[in-house]
Amino acid sequence: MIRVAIAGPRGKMGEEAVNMVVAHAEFELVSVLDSKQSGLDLGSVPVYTSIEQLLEETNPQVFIDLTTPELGMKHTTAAIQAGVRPVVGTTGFTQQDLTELEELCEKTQIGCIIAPNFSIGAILMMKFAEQAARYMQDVEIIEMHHDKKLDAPSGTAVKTAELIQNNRPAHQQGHPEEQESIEGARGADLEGIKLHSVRLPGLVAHQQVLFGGEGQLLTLRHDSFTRGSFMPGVALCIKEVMTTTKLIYGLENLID
Ligand SMILES: NC(=O)C1=CN([C@@H]2O[C@H](COP(=O)(O)OP(=O)(O)OC[C@H]3O[C@@H](n4cnc5c(N)ncnc54)[C@H](O)[C@@H]3O)[C@@H](O)[C@H]2O)C=CC1
Ligand SMILES: O=C(O)C1=N[C@H](C(=O)O)C[C@H](O)C1
Repeated sequence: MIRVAIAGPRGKMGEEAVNMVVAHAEFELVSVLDSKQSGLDLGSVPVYTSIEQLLEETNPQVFIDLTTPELGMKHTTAAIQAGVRPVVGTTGFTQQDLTELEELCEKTQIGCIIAPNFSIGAILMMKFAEQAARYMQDVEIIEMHHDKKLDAPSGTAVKTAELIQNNRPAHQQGHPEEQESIEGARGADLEGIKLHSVRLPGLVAHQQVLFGGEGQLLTLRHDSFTRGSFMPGVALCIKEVMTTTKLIYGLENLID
């Protein structure tokens, strides 16, 4: 049995993760971390508001973070420093955060997995986009999420753009003299790749990667309709993180 703690158990992802871990034959839920204790009844599973106390008193082997961009880095650092392996679904990590965590894992030899997207379909979309960029180098990403999402662009969109960059030399797209009459009209810009973020009630998590070429358009699209789509990936990461001593950024690194 792998002893698991979860941060963010009241949230949309956290609630789903609690149910998955409790139902899984190889995992034991030993504690949860939230901003308050009241109103959350998980039977004998204790609710903590201090990560330090949780790590010390309940001795988890894996710490799952599904909270907010501002808390993700703090929790992940604290877990590694306490010798506990983080599995992080929280998005909004900066390049500097990733570098710091890579160094911390190296120093402590404690493994950590940061997965901007846990769903297999989204990972395939990202891998296909990386491949397509070898042949079609003008690309824009449209990510669409529910209107409770805090970060933009999504972690998935950023990761997709990073993978595309492996095969696409940086260059500006669109007309060289184009101008925005309303700021932001052309979206965010990552080395010339445009990223557009849509936030609407009713949506869960969706993304289109559009590749344009002379007389043609290739569209790669993925939709998560429920948060159940992320749970097999979370379970995979809990098992994989037990055998790694470094930082793994992206589930595509665990799937051939
Ligand atoms: N990697 C992936 O596949 C996915 C990642 N996400 C990411 O997971 C994160 C959570 O997403 P949702 O569940 O939709 O958000 P949510 O807003 O529903 O849940 C956030 C949770 O964090 C908790 N929280 C707030 N302050 C806290 C504190 N001080 N200590 C501990 N917990 C605290 C809240 O009570 C809540 O339970 C986001 O960063 C989102 O981008 C979401 C879906 C899939
Ligand atoms: O906040 C969400 O909901 C999601 N966040 C992740 C992201 O930022 O990419 C993963 C998925 O898109 C759902």
